[in-house]
Amino acid sequence: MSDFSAGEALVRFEGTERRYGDVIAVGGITCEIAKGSFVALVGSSGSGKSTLLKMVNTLVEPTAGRVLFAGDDVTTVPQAKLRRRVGYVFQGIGLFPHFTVGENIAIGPRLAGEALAESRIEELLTLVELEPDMASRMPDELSGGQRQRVGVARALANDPELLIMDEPFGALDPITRDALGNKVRELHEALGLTTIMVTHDMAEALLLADRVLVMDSGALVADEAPRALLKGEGGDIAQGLVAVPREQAERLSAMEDAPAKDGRA
Ligand SMILES: Nc1ncnc2c1ncn2[C@@H]1O[C@H](COP(=O)(O)OP(=O)(O)OP(=O)(O)O)[C@@H](O)[C@H]1O
Repeated sequence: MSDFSAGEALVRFEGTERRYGDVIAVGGITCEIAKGSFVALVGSSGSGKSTLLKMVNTLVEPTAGRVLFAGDDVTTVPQAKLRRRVGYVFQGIGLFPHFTVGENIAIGPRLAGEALAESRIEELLTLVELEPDMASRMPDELSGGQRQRVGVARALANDPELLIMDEPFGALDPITRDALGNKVRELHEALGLTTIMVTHDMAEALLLADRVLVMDSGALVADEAPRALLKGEGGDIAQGLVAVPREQAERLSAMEDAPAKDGRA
């Protein structure tokens, strides 16, 4: 595995484990997420990605080991403080349907007893490239891509240090998905964030992240930079995931070179 130990850790998993009865969703994982890094968490369905992510913001508590955020065990950090410092983009879209876009964006601060200024809501909408006047619309008046932009704006409302995203673009068409992925990477840089993104899509992980963690049956089986994965590092499971987009690219490239099947160019 590559050495990502350089740099100050913002998150540290220490023998972090989560069981559900006999099921080991996450088995004793130890690793550090450096401040400023963009980490993708990939693996097949049921490998434990969401569970690991949710232990960072205490939606799930470890059954053994712990998770440190900025040096503190997350289960001992006051909830309101943790919510402020960790922005969460839900799996799917997860907007409250009966709240306006603006109210959805302001929900985090509101739960902490703070009102978010109109100007801040507009600023957040602009940040994710939506029109400020969208604040008064209802979520069902937006496209899927626009809704997910609102989801990102909501996660950024408290000016967090860490952005955690659970398969944020899964429900989107490939073009919207690509644009939003690039936007999140741009915001990651511009706002000096540390980002952990769960994704099923290895191509997305390779293109957006600095580091790719691969999970299988609750274990961390690879921890590599995208370039190392593309060079064949990381072991069989990681390489099985890399093979999918690679073979697709090769097939597309072969189609370009082959004569058209119906004789047309
Ligand atoms: N609340 C729960 N109760 C019981 N078992 C659970 C619970 N949450 C997760 N699990 C189990 O833990 C394992 C890991 O689930 P998890 O959702 O973390 O996987 P994942 O890699 O995120 O999957 P997906 O990619 O499909 O979202 C699975 O076997 C799942 O059935």
